[in-house]
Amino acid sequence: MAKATLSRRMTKQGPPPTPSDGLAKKRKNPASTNGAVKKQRTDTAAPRPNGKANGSGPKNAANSAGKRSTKGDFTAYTKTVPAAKPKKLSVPLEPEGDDEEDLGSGLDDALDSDDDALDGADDSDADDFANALSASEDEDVVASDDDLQKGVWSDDDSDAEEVLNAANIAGLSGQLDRERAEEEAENEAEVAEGALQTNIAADLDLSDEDEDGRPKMNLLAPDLQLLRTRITETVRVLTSFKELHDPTRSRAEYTQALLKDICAYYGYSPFLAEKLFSLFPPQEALAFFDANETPRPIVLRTNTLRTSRRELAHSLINRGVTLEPVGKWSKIGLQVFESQVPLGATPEYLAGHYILQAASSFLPVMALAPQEHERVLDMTAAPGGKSTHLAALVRNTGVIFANDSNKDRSKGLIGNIHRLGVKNTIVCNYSALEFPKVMGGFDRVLLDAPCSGTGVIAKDASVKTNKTESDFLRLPHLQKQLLLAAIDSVDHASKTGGYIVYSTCSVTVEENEQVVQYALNRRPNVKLVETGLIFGKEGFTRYSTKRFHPNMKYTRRYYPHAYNVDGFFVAKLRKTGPTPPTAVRAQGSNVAVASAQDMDDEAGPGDFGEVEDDEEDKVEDVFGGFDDEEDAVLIERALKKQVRRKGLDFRSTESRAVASLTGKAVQVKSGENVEQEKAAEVEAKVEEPTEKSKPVNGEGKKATTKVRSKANGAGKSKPKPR
Ligand SMILES: C[S@@+](CC[C@H](N)C(=O)[O-])C[C@H]1O[C@@H](n2cnc3c(N)ncnc32)[C@H](O)[C@@H]1O
Repeated sequence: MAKATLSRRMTKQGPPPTPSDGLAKKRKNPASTNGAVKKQRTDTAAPRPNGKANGSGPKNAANSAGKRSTKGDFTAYTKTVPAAKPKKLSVPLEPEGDDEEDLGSGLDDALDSDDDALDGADDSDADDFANALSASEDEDVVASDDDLQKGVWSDDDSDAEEVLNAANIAGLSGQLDRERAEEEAENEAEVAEGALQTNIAADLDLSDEDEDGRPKMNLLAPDLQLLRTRITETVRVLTSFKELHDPTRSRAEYTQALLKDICAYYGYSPFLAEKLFSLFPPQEALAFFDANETPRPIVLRTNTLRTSRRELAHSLINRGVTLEPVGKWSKIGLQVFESQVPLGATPEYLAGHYILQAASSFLPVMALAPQEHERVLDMTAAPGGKSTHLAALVRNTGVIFANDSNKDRSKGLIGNIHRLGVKNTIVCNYSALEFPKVMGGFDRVLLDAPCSGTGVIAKDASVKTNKTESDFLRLPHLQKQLLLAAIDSVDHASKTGGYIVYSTCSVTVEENEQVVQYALNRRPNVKLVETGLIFGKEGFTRYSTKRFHPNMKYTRRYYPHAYNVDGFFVAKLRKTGPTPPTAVRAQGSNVAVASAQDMDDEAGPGDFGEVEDDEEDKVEDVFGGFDDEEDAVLIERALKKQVRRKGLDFRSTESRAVASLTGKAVQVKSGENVEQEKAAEVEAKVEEPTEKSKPVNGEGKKATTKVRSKANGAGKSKPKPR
């Protein structure tokens, strides 16, 4: 179990290294590292959901732990600190000073790319990328092998040694031989057992019922090994279906059987298993489910407002932290392999030299690429991982508005802002839906939206079972509204910017491509642009029956199995024209209208966010014409459709529907009719229409439209930087 965990934690984050990366790597002779020992990392077989490595029993896992990996990529910066209680070590430790000197020279090479962070050089993300490929972060590394040490010098072993003398040495040595032979025999038996089970699985029986007609999967204690074998076998059949399938069984039957097994093995609800499975070819889906069983590496983001990555690495190494640069794509991330100290309580942490942040959380900020002296809005900012990153990138210049609707989470945001020495940020506490009314004209806006968290199942396994169909209607609805608000808050005429980045830590299409497509449909004054991120899979332009804008390929998808990072989605939009006059109203005062429009777009599972291929050009060219009357007709038609779908008589509700269309009476209460149900999370009450740029203070807040978000998950999520 520990081994599987170790492997993922240790595997490099980001794109897999190219062969030239490995060749370019220089390595120190372990003997010349003055006591530093080589850190070993091994690949493992697919993990069990309970954390055990598959295909190998605990013994095998333990055995493999003792073998040296020959993989050059897996080395870590380390400094072996003397343990509190002296232990016998396979390599003697030198005094700290010597180590430091040696490690220092290694790190100088490895970390020199981030020196720019504090001195004059432009450390914008564009620059990040340009330099990333030439940076020699992984050179001259010093490695350790604690696993090996532990295996050899366990406490138990030292007890045995104390009674070792000339008289009993032969006897003890014989006993050791016998023990080793027994262990080998056990291992062989285990391997044989595995093979036996594989043979059983070869006669794969996919029927739902056993001979007595009882449902098969209602096993009280499912045999995980058997399930795993069967899953692997079914995936194999699905992958080469023509050649391998049983002619009496259809692909759908195989898929259904596989999904059942996946639910039993990994513990997903059938609903979510199917949703996630449908994102990938079967083999890749399996890799995704496996990757969700192991934690991602611990990562620190260097706070370049206070220090450089090189200095931080030196300080932490001196405290006994084993780390290395997160990957060539970032100049500020450090991946931690091992630590003798709690990373959330080191003097460096308390002094704000770093923040603990998942690697994929760097990506939206890098994509937004804020420039110095700009006005930037982080719409959903708590607890501030990305806001403080934004502040560091602009070197505390310009103004960042860090907003979050959740007061409690905002406390964490304020704490991080102070700790990290951020001085250009104003914290506010609005529903982001209000923002275009509170204040507009931003150069750039980041919307790191509340989401279902299907990208972070490794962190929060409850997602496997607690997400229902309604979550995947409710959340996308909120996300769409938020994205429109983000777009409407940006100044299209910004000299340096005019960009919006939308991100989630979810991998579902409903929360990502469909949300972006919705925004493209509703706001022809934006277009998708390249994120500038050097890795990540292209967003879907087609999914099931849905067709998205061809530029959806510019969006980026991140998966744990592909890059060993949290699942994430990043889209970057550029605003090309002014916000249409009706748009801001649609965000707040005319919520019922907006909801009705959304409903039309979300009419059913099949046509949710769909765009016909031939409509795509129209979507891009249509900007310039916002015809309220035409919209009103369309909206009325949509409302009628909705009411009819509910089985109600439109005439009896007509006056209300028409009123809501014309914006005369926009009081939405949940549960009364279809559009009201859909708008349930956004209850709006209109007061005075306000100008765009009200100061962000108590007064400004009072004077603006009150929009309460009930469905933002506020208070539920842990206030931890993503
Ligand atoms: C994914 S988290 C943001 C994480 C943050 N960007 C970071 O990097 O630390 C989503 C945040 O959205 C906030 N939120 C949800 N609905 C909101 C709304 N309508 N307006 C503003 N914030 C909202 C939640 O309180 C939550 O803190």
